[in-house]
Amino acid sequence: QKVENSVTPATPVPPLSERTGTQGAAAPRTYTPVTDARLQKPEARNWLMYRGTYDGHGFSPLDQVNAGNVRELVPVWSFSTGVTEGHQSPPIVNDGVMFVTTPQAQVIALDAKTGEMLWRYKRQLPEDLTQLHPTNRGVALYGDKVYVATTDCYLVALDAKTGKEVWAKKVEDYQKGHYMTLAPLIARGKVMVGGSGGEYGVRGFIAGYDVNTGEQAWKTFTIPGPGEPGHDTWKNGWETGGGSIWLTGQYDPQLNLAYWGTGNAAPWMGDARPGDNLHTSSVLAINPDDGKIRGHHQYHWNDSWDWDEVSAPLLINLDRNGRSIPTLVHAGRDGYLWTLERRQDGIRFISGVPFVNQDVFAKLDPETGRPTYNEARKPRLDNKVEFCPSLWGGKDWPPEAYNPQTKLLYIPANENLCGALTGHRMDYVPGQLFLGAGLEDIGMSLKPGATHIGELQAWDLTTMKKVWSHPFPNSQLWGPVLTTGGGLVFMGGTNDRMFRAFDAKSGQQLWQTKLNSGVTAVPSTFEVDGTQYIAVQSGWGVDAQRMQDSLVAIDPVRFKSDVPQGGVVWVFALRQRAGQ
Ligand SMILES: O=C(O)c1cc(C(=O)O)c2c(n1)C(=O)C(=O)c1cc(C(=O)O)[nH]c1-2
Ligand SMILES: [Ca+2]
Repeated sequence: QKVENSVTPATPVPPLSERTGTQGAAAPRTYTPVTDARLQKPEARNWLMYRGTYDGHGFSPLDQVNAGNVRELVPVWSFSTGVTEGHQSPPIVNDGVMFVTTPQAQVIALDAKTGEMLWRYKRQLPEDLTQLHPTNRGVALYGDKVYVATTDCYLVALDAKTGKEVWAKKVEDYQKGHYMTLAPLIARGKVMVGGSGGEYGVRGFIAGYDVNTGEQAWKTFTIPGPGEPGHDTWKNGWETGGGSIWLTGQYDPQLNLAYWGTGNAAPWMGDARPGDNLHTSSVLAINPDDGKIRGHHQYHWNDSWDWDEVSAPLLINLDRNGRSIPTLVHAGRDGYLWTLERRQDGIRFISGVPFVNQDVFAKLDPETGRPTYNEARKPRLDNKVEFCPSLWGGKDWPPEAYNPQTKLLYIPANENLCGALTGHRMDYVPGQLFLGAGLEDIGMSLKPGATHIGELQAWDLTTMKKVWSHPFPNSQLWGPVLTTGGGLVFMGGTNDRMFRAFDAKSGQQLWQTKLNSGVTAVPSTFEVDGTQYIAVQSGWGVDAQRMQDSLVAIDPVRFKSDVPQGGVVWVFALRQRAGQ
């Protein structure tokens, strides 16, 4: 099916639902161009990229809203997106202009102070497109353009002032199971994206495009082909081995390396594809200039649990034995908190400790971090195998945050959940699910006596100890975390539709408010005309919803919440500043 990409301002205008186009394009207004220098050192008042800064901390130094006054936080404006399913993108803000995305990769530009809509870009999607993960995680900004990665696997550049499409480049073929959900990463003139499709047996990749022209500069497969280092970790199946990329990478400007996490191996049963299967469930160091892989670390080999390790590690400089070490810190879907050293010449293992109940790893090699498995807990063909944590892991995609003032890492974890998979042989058919395990056989169970599932954890990375945690007795936790210079941690993610603030030092809950829908989106904060705002989208869906269905099947009384859907952008400020 042909996709109509041009914007035709013809009259009468067909309903937007029937075409690709831009609605309500506001008269051109001032817009501050985004430069490399600004991306490397964003002003405190702005939130210019997915996690705010290249190091992925999810931290803002703004402190007008703080632990002493957060109880005075009230909604200033809200905006209904008119879309259901999983709203996950952060409100990205550049000098008073806010950009959010919705499922189906709509892009909405709003006046960040007043909530007035400036424009909305909507893409007509092919009718035969199925969406296993109906979501989109946000835009990237550069120059006077806004970039979005679409569900039908195009990279689209829009004019930031008008929302008009400047170019759209086909990244991959959606009919072969490729789709995109991540926010692009921009560094040194390249806009980088990866593709989803680990459950369809794609061969994962990252591709870099020229920010101005949209020409593809390079494409790097996460799974090495014949002759490339690591290819010998596959006996068969490398062409359909997964290792997709569906979360934004982090970037170290000093080393000029971007760090990307990679997804599960495909199909799910490891004994269907013997070998370590590089680079699935790994982190890759990639040079944005040429796309070359300069280092890798595989968290767990021969993945058999559907444990994507796509969350890109946070870049944190840690004091260890009186020495400052540049590290990568990653709370894994495999339930381990990993610390690695980032170097010009590669990635070195430092430590790995479980942050949830994990019964799969018997031990880690102290030098390399390579786990030895408890074989009874490794799913395989023609068997039902139980393991903890469940296939959704100790933490799925919602990003953790690091506060350089408290020096604590905040992890939105799921504890006490186990799962089971029943493996079977299957043939690869392009564009069809390639799991090798029946979706109906995904068993979920609660550890006997479990007092809670969701758990916001705070870790001291110097001692590698959990210093506080906040449990959620009746809910899972799918809440991306924001932390601020006001000594606060903001997070939603529970099935009671709450959005909450915690004291970053003590973990004490200081504020909460019930929204229209559950919150699985990345929160952000920004300042306009001297007022600090906290912003987040509500809009429950995707796997938070699927986990909810599984929990209700386990215990309909305890987990009875029916979480309504529907996307809304919420913006909060202190009561005394709300009218300004
Ligand atoms: O392997 C993949 O390509 C892929 C893609 C995505 C996605 O694009 O959102 C998810 C997953 N896997 C996945 O395993 C998973 O648990 C998941 C949860 C969600 C979500 O939005 O809640 N997406 C995805
Ligand atoms: Ca996956």
